[in-house]
Amino acid sequence: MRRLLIAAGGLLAMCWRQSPGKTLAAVGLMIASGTAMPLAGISLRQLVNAALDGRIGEAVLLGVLIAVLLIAALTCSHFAHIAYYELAELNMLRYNHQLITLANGSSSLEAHENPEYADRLTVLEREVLQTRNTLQALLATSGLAFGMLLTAVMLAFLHPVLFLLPLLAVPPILAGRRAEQIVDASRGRTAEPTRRALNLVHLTTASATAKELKVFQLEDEVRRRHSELWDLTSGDLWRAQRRATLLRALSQLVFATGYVSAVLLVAHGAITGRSTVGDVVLVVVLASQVNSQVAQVVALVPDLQRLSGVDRRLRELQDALGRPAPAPPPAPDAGTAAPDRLRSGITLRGLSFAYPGTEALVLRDVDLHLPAGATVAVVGENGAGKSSLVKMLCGFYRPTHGDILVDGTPLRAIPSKTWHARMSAGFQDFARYEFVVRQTVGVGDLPRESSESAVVEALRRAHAEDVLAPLPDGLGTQLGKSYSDGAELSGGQWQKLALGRAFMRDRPLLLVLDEPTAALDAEAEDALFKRYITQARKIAADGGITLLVSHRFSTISTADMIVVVADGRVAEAGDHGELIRRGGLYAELYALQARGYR
Ligand SMILES: Nc1ncnc2c1ncn2[C@@H]1O[C@H](COP(=O)(O)OP(=O)(O)OP(=O)(O)O)[C@@H](O)[C@H]1O
Repeated sequence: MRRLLIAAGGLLAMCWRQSPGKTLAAVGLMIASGTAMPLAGISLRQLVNAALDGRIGEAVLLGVLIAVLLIAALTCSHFAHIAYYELAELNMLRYNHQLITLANGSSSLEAHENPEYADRLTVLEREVLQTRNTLQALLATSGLAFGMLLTAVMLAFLHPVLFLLPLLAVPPILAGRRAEQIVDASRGRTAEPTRRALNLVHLTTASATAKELKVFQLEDEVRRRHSELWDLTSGDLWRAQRRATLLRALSQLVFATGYVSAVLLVAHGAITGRSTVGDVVLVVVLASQVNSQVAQVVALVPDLQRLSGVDRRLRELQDALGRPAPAPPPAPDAGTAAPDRLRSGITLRGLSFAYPGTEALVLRDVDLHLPAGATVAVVGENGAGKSSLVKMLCGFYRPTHGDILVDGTPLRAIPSKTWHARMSAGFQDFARYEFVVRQTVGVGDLPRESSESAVVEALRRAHAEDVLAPLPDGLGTQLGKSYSDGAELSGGQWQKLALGRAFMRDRPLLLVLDEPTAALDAEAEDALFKRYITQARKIAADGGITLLVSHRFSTISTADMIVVVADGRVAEAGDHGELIRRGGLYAELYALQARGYR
């Protein structure tokens, strides 16, 4: 209950911030709508008594009053609807904004790579879509609460014991809440299989995966797995719904018994002369109103519960994101600015790392100095730890042990946002921003997002000018399948635009290119790397380091420094000549690939 009140208070405060006038109008009209019916009941009692006493004029006036009250009961909620509909739309936008902020609110990748977090986001995304109804439910409940209070006072006036009648409304409300908790728990339990089932649906609808599904003849298998997951989900939900319905029905039975007893009590009073006929009419009307008020509140409980569910999940996610990653305490000088230019370079000192929630170290005792101005290539077999190393250098995770020093300053002392503003990156799993081309590339340096010359220069550096040529509106072409006129690009073209984004910033201290050429052909990769080197030399003037992760040894042999990662450790580091002369792992792998190309 406390949680519901907090969530309701939060929602009303949100409405008030959107528009105090509309909030007042909506609340006022809903209260008028909730109290009009009990007032009509009281007027009906007076009318019956007046008519039976022969006071015809009074009875006619009361008839008019009843008509007005009935019209108010019918129309007030309609006018309230106009006011709160707009508020609900604005609230929706705000919830979505909060969701976006939550999904992107942390500089760390921990939450994104955590399946439990993904499950909670899935439930939230689904529930936020229904929060339009929650405002209506909250306002309707407020109106009903006033109506029920008035009804209770009137019933107590007829016979003190009847004051208890609205109390019989409590079991259905409690049962309604419990029933919704049962269903909510089932939704939580089935979030993971639901997400997996939706992923399977996505697999079958995405054109990229459709090709594989056909070639590997996976369609039936995907259907089978989808049905399996769906059976699991719907079975659990169905059982929860059945228990919830039973609880609701039993609680309604308790109320029905009370209603019949109340009418019999007042009817007996009228027969024995203690009550009037108007009283009997009033108890019939009021008691049936209590029934309908309770039924309405019970019907509104799921929406109210959803409101508190959304509020709770948003808070939990906020807490989860606000919790610092398990790491050594921040250095006393936390908040240090990134250096304007690198003089010495970036040093990894005794660095070990295990992903949060896991024990296994994926990087172990890494001691490495990346000299300022160097082009550094990182090579190694699948799963060696290259991408993990990149994530550490990007500041997405903190080392479990050891440190990363940027010109001697611990990276953890530099706020992530400050560090991210001074680096740039192109990843293998790059984002496909479905904007116009200028923005898709330009967001790599937001202040220069709309600068055509900056975007053209970035595309040139990325050797991606050819992507523009076939596009109907050049830089102004809308990209993506979400738009009817959106141009769809090939995987390699999207990757070239992602590379263009990486080259937008002029003076990054660190430019990370994590397998950025995976989707490109060998010729494009070769030409690209030559440009990387030119670009790297420019960055080098400011001491900037270019770090390139690649599997293709031909691409990286001209790098100033090659780091070979094996099983989470740095197996070797040096330039191509040195490493070949040493005859170690690099020489072995290089010879292996060179034979493959021959
Ligand atoms: N988010 C994660 N949570 C837990 N373990 C992870 C996570 N990401 C990677 N790992 C593990 O860390 C180890 C190193 O993975 P990493 O992605 O760094 O290797 P890699 O050298 O980049 O591999 P590849 O060449 O295949 O991209 C692997 O054992 C992998 O399973």
